[in-house]
Parts: sequence; C-alpha cells; structure tokens
Amino acid sequence: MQAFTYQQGELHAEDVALSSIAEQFGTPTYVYSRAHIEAQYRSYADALQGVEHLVCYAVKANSNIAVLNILARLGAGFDIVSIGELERVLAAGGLPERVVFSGVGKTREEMRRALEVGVHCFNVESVDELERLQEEAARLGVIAPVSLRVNPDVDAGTHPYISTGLKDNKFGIDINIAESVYLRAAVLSNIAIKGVDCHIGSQLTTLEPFLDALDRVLVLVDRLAKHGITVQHLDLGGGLGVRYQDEQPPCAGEYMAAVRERVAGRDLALVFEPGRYIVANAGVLLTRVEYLKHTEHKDFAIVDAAMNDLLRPALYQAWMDVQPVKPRAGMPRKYDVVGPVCETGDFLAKERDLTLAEGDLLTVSSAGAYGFVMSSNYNSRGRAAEVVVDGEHAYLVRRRESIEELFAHESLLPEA
Ligand SMILES: Cc1ncc(COP(=O)(O)O)c(C=O)c1O
Ligand SMILES: N[C@@H](CCCC[NH3+])C(=O)O
Repeated sequence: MQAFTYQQGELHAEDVALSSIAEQFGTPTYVYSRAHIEAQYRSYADALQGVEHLVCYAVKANSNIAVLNILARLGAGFDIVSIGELERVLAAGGLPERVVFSGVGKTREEMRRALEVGVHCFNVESVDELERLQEEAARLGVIAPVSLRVNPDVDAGTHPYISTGLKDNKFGIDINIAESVYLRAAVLSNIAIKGVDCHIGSQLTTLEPFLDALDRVLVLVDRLAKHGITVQHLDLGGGLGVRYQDEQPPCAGEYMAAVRERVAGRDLALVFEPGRYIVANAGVLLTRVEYLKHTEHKDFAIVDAAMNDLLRPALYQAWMDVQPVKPRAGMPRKYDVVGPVCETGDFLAKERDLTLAEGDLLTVSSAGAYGFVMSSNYNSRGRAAEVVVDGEHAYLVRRRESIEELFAHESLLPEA
C-alpha cells in the first residue's frame, strides 16, 4: 500500500495532511503510517501460512515502543541485539518466547536477563559466546535454546557497510567450521540446539544471494543430521530490500514462495528477521526549509533536519527521495538539501529538481527504517519528534527532546 499520497495538492500520511502535523508537532518530525507497517508485516506472515513460523521484526530498524506495540498486537516476534531492545519489546507488550537474540557482543548481564525472561532462541555468533552462554545458563540452572549464526560467505551485492555474510565480516561463524561448533554445543549440558541462523546483509534487491545462502545452510543441516543433531528451525535473518529510488526488489510473497519450495518435505519451522522491509516505506522525515542559498556554483536548500536526524545519506551516500508537501508551480532549480550541522557531509539529498520557497515543508521518503534510531545529539541538537498516523488521527509517540534534556545527565566539577 501507499501510505503517503497527494490529496488535493498536498502530501498526506494516510488521511492526515502533513502540514497539519508540522503545525501541531513542529519540525523535524518522523511520521509513520500504522496501516503500512501492518500491511508489510502481514505480507510476510500471510505468505508463511501453513508452515510453522515466526516473523521476528528486527527492532534495530525502528524501536519506538508504539511501533513495536503495533507489531506485537499482530502476533509478531522480535529480533533483538541488546538488553535495551529486549526491555523495549517487553514494555511494548511483545512476548519473550517470540524473541530471538542476535549480536556479536552479548554481555553476561544481557545473557542472564534473556535467560530469565525466557527468549525463544539465542543466535550465537562465536565459540566463546557459546561457552559463556553455557556458563551463565548453568549458573541459573536453566537450558539456553541456541542457533548458531553461520556465515555462508555469499556476496549479498549490497553496500559494503551493510553486507554481513562474507567471510571477512565480523558476524557469525564460518560455515566451514560450523559442524564442529555444533558438535561442541551438543555436549554442553545447559545448551539445547534449536536451529541454524544466517543473515547475509541488508537492502538486498534480488533473491539469488538469499537462496544461495539457504542452499549452503541446508547442506549443513543434512550433515548435522548424520551426527544425530536435528534442528527444529531455520532462521534466515532479514535483509529484504525496499524501493528508495528505482530498485525493484522482490516482495515478501515471492521470497517466501522460493524458500518454501526449497525446504518442502523437511520438518523445519521458519524464522525471519525483517526490519527495513516492514518499516522503511512506512515513514518519512518531515522538515522545513529555513533558507535558500544560491551561490555561483550551487543551490542549497538549508532545512531544519540534519545528518544527526537522518544519517543514511551521510554515512552510506544513500539516495533518499525528497518531496515537497505542497508542490508549487515555477521553474525548478537543482538543490542540495542540507542541514545546519557543521560538517560538509551534512546532506540529506543532492542535486534534486525542486521549486522552493523559504518556509516550505519537505519530506525525506523511506525514512521509517534506520532513521530516528540512528539519530544523535551532534551539535547539541535535540532529537526529532515521532508521530504515528492511524487513519485520520495523528499520535505523538515520542516528543521532541528539550534543551534541558540535552545536558540533563551531565554535571559540573566541584568548586576548587
Ligand atoms: C542479525 C540481523 N537480523 C536482521 C536484520 C535486519 O535487517 P533488514 O533491516 O535489512 O531486514 C539485521 C540488520 O541488518 C541483522 O543484523
Ligand atoms: N543501518 C543500515 C542497515 C544496517 C543493518 C543492520 N545490520 C541502513 O541504514 O541501511
């Protein structure tokens, strides 16, 4: 579904005019569509009907508790990478038994909390982590459910910073040694082997890398069976891409159909960890033009959002669409849309044809994933507000950070 559409010459989120959101809550503000989040989740879950499955939304993509709650109400599971994400999920009404715990650096404290609440599975990323988990589970007198995250060494063909399944990445266990690590896990008294996990990268726009990885994982599953190790589930991670510009990624239905075909006849439950696919196009960053600066060489639209609000363009040179909330007539100019932060890398978009005036509202599209969550207070800028639109209602789900909050955790040195 299209969550953001022009109605009577003005961009709306579902049935709410974005100008009214700017008026009510100010700018910059992240705006999310509930209906879009729900539709995207359902496209995964519905395509898995008839197979035992768990769709574990990757909390890192957008961790606002209202977003998590929308998904929890649909029965979603959650993929977490920290105790902070675990507590968010619980606060949002998510069930611990539907949580998978990923990440290369789980601390003992994080393991204990996850064991206490009873997560569905730990996705273990190294031998040392496995041994540590055994120790903590033994101390608590519980059994830790485990998948090993294997690194299948496939090239996801995505930006190098967001590719995770190559042998020189820090993630996972080399698939060539995974068999021996499973044999070790099998003799640890407080470890129960549940599955095999892999996640090869983010923003994949074709199915081939996923299916290559799956084929390699299935070879491992068969080898484990020969040792009497039966796995109950395959966790194929997240990574399905979305359209930012002109990409044409497959939809969840196509992906699920291809996976189902490959695992047919096997008694395996399926787990997925989609993040971006669920929320990216459910959100925009709403911002206002402060100044237009026309120089001899370039035209700049200086807006009130910056790299501290939305890092993706600066960090990955990611292309994100920019749309005027109320398009105006007139000859467009080629603008770089930049923020007020003191960095040359502070841009949201480059060389976009726009007809603008000071005070105009713009949106940066596809900002629902890895947007607010990657924001910072750089240049002592308070973080943006977040709003969820549901039909004709707009709800503030995180208020704008105040000036006082910026230094609330700091203190002065004592008087000499
Ligand atoms: C282990 C793991 N699972 C799931 C995801 C979610 O990825 P995406 O947002 O691309 O679906 C990530 C991030 O890349 C991840 O590292
Ligand atoms: N933050 C990245 C994706 C990283 C995925 C997390 N493993 C992005 O904005 O595209």
